Amino acid sequence: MAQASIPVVVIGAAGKMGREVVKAVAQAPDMILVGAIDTTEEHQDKDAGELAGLSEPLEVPITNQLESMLAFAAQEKQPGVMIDFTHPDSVYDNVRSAIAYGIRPVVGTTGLSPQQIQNIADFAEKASTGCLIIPNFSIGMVLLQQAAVTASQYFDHVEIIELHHNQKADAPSGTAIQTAQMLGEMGKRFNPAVVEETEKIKGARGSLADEGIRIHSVRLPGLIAHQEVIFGAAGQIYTLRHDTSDRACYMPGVLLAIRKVLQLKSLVYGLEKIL
Ligand SMILES: NC(=O)C1=CN([C@@H]2O[C@H](COP(=O)(O)OP(=O)(O)OC[C@H]3O[C@@H](n4cnc5c(N)ncnc54)[C@H](OP(=O)(O)O)[C@@H]3O)[C@@H](O)[C@H]2O)C=CC1
Ligand SMILES: O=C(O)C1=N[C@H](C(=O)O)C[C@H](O)C1
Repeated sequence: MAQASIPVVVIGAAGKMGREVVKAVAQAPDMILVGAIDTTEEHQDKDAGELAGLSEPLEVPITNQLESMLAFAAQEKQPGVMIDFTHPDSVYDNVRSAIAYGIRPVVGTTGLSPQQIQNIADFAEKASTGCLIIPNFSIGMVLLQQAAVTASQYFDHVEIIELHHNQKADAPSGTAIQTAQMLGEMGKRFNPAVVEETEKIKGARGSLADEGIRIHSVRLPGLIAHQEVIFGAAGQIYTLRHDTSDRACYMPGVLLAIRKVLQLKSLVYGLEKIL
């Protein structure tokens, strides 16, 4: 018997990531786009598929009516999924609304605070609803992070440089924060001081994550998303680097997350947990 399609609502559907997701969902044989939400005024009522560059319309208009779209998706026979690529200021409320309607959130938007993530975990647990928060959907980044965790057993000194396009709202990137957390999970404190440092210009040494790891954020037009993790020891440097050249690199991870979130009953954080 043919498997019924997963109803998907994309929020941030007119944005850089949202348009890619609309295309990927439209082309996935087991999914159907039921809603395309975005607040951009100029894109209201445009067809989400045409806006994403598909040759045929999907007959799904862009709208800013999240609540009514979630209510609509909740009436589908199959459990629905909401995928969020919006803005750090709006993602928390969007996720709360989705869970309230029994729609499973898959969150790509970065910039949630630790307290907000904990609250979302509590809501999801209480509602027995699957939820995924994935700071980075690319397989290359998962591999980089795994290599970094391995290297961190042997190096005591490490710094992270993340480089992004200059339309990015949050810094440091969600991926850099997650990478530092992963390195810190062994309970090791990195970068023991060698001299007393003075910053002649505030911020010169980057931001200091809990684990003692410095994160440096570069924002320039021409970049998409890039990260280096640089380990240093006497007489050697070990550099791990990931570069994205097209946002299509995130789509296999996004489609996997949409399928996997339906099997969950609580919050799971990170693509590596569902591979
Ligand atoms: N996890 C991952 O692998 C990745 C995560 N990201 C993250 O995804 C997020 C989005 O990135 P990107 O696509 O580049 O950003 P864009 O600014 O290109 O797109 C965001 C879109 O969301 C819309 N939007 C903002 N707030 C709302 C809201 N409350 N309801 C509906 N729509 C809204 C914006 O509209 P408006 O014009 O009105 O602001 C805009 O069209 C960022 O946090 C980024 O860091 C990006 C790439 C990969
Ligand atoms: O804003 C982006 O573009 C990206 N954001 C995510 C992050 O903050 O880590 C993921 C990726 O780096 C692209």
